[in-house]
Amino acid sequence: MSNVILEKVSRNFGQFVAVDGVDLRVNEGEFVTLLGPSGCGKTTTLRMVAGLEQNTGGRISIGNEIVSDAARGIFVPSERRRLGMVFQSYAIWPHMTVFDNVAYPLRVRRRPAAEILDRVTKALQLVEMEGFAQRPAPALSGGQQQRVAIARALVFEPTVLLLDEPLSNLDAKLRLQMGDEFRSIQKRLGMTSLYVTHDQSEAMALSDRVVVMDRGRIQQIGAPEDIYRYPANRIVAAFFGTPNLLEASVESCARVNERRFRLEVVGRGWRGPCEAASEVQPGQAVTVMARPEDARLAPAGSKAGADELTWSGRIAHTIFRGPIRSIVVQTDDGRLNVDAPPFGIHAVGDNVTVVVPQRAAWAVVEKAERTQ
Ligand SMILES: Nc1ncnc2c1ncn2[C@@H]1O[C@H](COP(=O)(O)OP(=O)(O)OP(=O)(O)O)[C@@H](O)[C@H]1O
Repeated sequence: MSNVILEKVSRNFGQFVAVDGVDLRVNEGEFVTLLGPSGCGKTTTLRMVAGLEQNTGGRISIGNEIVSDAARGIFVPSERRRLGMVFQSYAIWPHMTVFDNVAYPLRVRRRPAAEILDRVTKALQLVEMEGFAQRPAPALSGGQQQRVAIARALVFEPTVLLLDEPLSNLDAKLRLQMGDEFRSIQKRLGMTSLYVTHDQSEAMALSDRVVVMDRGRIQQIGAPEDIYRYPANRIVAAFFGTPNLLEASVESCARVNERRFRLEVVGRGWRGPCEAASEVQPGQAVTVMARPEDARLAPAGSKAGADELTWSGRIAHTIFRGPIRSIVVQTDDGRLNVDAPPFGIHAVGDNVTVVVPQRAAWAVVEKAERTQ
C-alpha cells in the first residue's frame, strides 16, 4: 500500500485551466474523496493520478516514486503505476462468467492458471462473491456487478485504488448499501483510495477526508464533520445541504480558544453572537451560516439568550418530508429554513421566533477564498 502526493498539479486544455495548482496528500490506507459540482476538475485530477491524462504542471508521486513531473518530462504510463480502477460504467463483460471477468486482466498478462485461480478466488472472497464464480455476468444485480468490478480492480493487489463515481448507476438504496460495503472492504484491506463523486452525502459517509473542489481549485480539505460544520468559505458552505446564509457586519471579535473566535455581528433586522475560524476586524462583512437542523422555532416575541441568535418572522410555508417538516419563515432578512418535527404545532401564517445557538452559527469572510 502507498500514499499519493500531488504537488501544484495543473491541467490546461488549450487556454482553459481545468485543474489549477492542486496540492493534496492521500496517506497510506486513507480514503479521500474529491467532491464538487460538475466540471470542477475532479475526474481530470483522478485521471492524472491514473496516468490516463498528463498534467501540464506540477508533480505526482505514488509511494515514493514520482510518476509524473511536468517540469522534468517524467511520465510513467498507467499500466506501470500498480493502480486499481473502478469507473462509473463498470464494464463487466456480459459474455463471460464472474470468474472470467475477474480473471481477464491476469489472462491478458498470461499469468499461470494456478496463480489465476488463486488470485481470482481471493478477490471474489474479499467482495463476498465467491459463490457466484460460475454465474454469467448478466445474471447479477447492479450491486453484484459492481462488486465484480471491484474484485477485478483488486485482483492485482494494487497499491492504490481510484474510483470515479462507481455507484452512480445504482438506485438510491443500493447506492447506500454498496457504499457501506465498499467502505468496509477498503478499511479491512487498508487500501489507499481516491474517490470521485458529486454526491455530498456519499462523500461524507465514506471518507476519512473530503476535498471540496470548485473551478479547478481546492476550496477546503478536511474530515467530513469539520467541512460540514466549519466550512472555510461560502462556496463550501453552500455546497452541503440547504443552509441559511445571512450577510452581516462584524461589531466585535474575541478569541474563544486556539481554533475559534466569537463574533458579535449585525444583519438586516437582527444581531447577535456567532463563531469563526479566524480573527475578523470590526466593520468587516461576513456570511453567517445557520443550518436548518440547528434552528428551532420559539413563540413570537421570545427574547434571545446571551448565546443565541434570533429572528422574528411568519411561517410562509411548510413541507412534510417524513422524518422532518421543512418550515420556511419569512423574516426582515429574507427566508429562513428550519427543520421541525414532522407532526408539530406550527402552521402557515403563525408568527414565530427562529432561534439558533451561537455554537451553530458559523461566520465565513464574505469573499470566497482559497484556503489550501
Ligand atoms: N479533453 C478535454 N478537452 C477540453 N476540456 C476538457 C477535457 N476534459 C475535461 N475538460 C474540461 O475540464 C473541466 C473539468 O472536467 P472534469 O471532467 O474533470 O470535471 P468533473 O468535476 O469530473 O465533472 P463531472 O462531475 O461532470 O464529471 C470541464 O470544464 C471539462 O469540460
